[in-house]
Amino acid sequence: MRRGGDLCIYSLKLLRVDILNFDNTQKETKPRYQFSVLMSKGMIPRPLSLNKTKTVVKRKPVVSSMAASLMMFVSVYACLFVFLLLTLMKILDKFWWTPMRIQHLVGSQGIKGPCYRFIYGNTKEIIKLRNEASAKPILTLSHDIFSKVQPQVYTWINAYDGAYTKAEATAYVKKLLGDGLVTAEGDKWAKQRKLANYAFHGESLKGMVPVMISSVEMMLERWKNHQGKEIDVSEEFRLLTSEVISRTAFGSSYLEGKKTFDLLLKLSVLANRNAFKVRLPVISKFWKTADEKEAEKLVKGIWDSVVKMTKKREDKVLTKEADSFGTDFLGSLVNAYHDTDEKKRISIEDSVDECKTFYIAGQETSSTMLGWTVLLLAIHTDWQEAARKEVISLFGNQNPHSDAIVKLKTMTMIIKESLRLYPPVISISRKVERQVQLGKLFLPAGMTLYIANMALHHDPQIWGEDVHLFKPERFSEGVAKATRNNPAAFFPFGLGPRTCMGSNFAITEAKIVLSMILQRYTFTLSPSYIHSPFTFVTVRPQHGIQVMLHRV
Ligand code: HEM
Repeated sequence: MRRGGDLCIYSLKLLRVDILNFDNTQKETKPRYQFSVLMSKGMIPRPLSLNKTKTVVKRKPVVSSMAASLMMFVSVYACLFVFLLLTLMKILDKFWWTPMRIQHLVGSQGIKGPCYRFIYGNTKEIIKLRNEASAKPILTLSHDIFSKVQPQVYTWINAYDGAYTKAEATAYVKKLLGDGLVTAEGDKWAKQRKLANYAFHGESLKGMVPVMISSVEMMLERWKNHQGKEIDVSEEFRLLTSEVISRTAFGSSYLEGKKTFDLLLKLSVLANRNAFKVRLPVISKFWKTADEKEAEKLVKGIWDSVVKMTKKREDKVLTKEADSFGTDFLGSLVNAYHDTDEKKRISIEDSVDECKTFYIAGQETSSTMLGWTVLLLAIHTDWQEAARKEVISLFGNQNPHSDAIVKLKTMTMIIKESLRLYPPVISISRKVERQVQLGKLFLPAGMTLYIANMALHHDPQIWGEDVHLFKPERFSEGVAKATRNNPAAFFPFGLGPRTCMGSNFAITEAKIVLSMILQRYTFTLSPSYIHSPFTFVTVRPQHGIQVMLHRV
């Protein structure tokens, strides 16, 4: 299913019109003028052919050669003029005509939003609001973070009741994720989704539990030095989730994959920095900024290290060290790359893009979810105690085992409430591929729909006046009850066919990590913690999450 189509299932309330992020790049037409046409139509004289068998009286065609030069001169300038004219038209189309048309169309249907400004759209305002928000930490430990994390969306919802902008998938995001599962479409998406499904669900996921446990043991070994002291859990969880995804998906350790992680991190810094910068079409192809040049180098570095990792796996089979490419995610990718069936085969580019996607998606989101959950439990020690009791009653002091992980009911409620208040992915966007009617709304092709799940997770009309309070009991009778049967009110992992590929993986990992911490430690929030959630790929704690560790 095309991404645009998925949205029909959402209620109108979810749909926010994003005038800024119309995307007409896919519809770009190729330049139609061609030099060869001029030639074939006789506008540029062909050179005289010299027939050696006949006696030809050669005359210097002084006048005609001057005319030819003149014609050539005029033709070149005409082409240049046409090229510049087309470029100008393209720029005007992208930065003036299409946004104004979309703004007029949606405005005439009663959807209001911030005015579109030529070239910049609303980016200047976004940058200003974001800078202001990130400069000020929240002085109390309030979970009312929506206005802090997405100040522009918050301001505009209040000002225009429903008009939005969104962070479009920029060229940098493409560089970061390639054409992997998150961004791919159509048949390619279906093929990649099947491969990943096999590697991350059912028995494969069960098989990952011991690896997750031993990675947590490694982390807890480090924590022994912090007993009775402060520890920044966000940094710890970054290392832990990197280790877990490296070992479960790629059969290597964090240290082996460190170079790839470091390069991806640098690239995400550039992606974040350039998220709201405007680049002119055509011109941006010839003139690259320092960040773009740097990003290209990073992409090359990531390519080299991922290909090296893939080759290592292939070599093991070639040197008979192993008899198959393996059953983990990397193994499935290498198998698919070597598949004799052309329909199932994937290219090396696809394989690299998938690795990049899973390195990022598998680590970043899980890490922030764990951080926010520990913060909430550090403040709400009653819930921390309830979760600990449940863990001890199920596992005692033994490591968690996969069959009982699903029985952690209190912990499930805690994780859901943490995902409601601090959803790592704060919005989902879809492009309207072709003109559609949605309820009474008429949505033009090229428009981007921005579904702000964080806005919904923090909406008092859905959750009640206590919306900003940490109350895991909301989920005691499941999501349907908590949302009063509104499936589109809570979707931290997305909805529909493009729902998160790794949700089971992430929840299993979180339950193991939290159980093993709770078995050993109680924790309270450190006085040095500064409450400042901000967006950097996911919703991150700007200054880390420092807690005080005490042995149980
Ligand atoms: C708390 C953790 C996570 C959260 C909150 C989360 C959230 C999401 C959301 C909201 C989407 C839907 C995006 C859309 O509809 O455009 C998504 C898609 C995806 N997620 Fe996650 N994710 C998490 C963990 C993971 C993990 C651990 C992995 C990999 C092991 C992963 C891999 C993916 C992939 C590959 C997609 C794209 C699926 C597709 O388009 O078919 N995610 N995730």
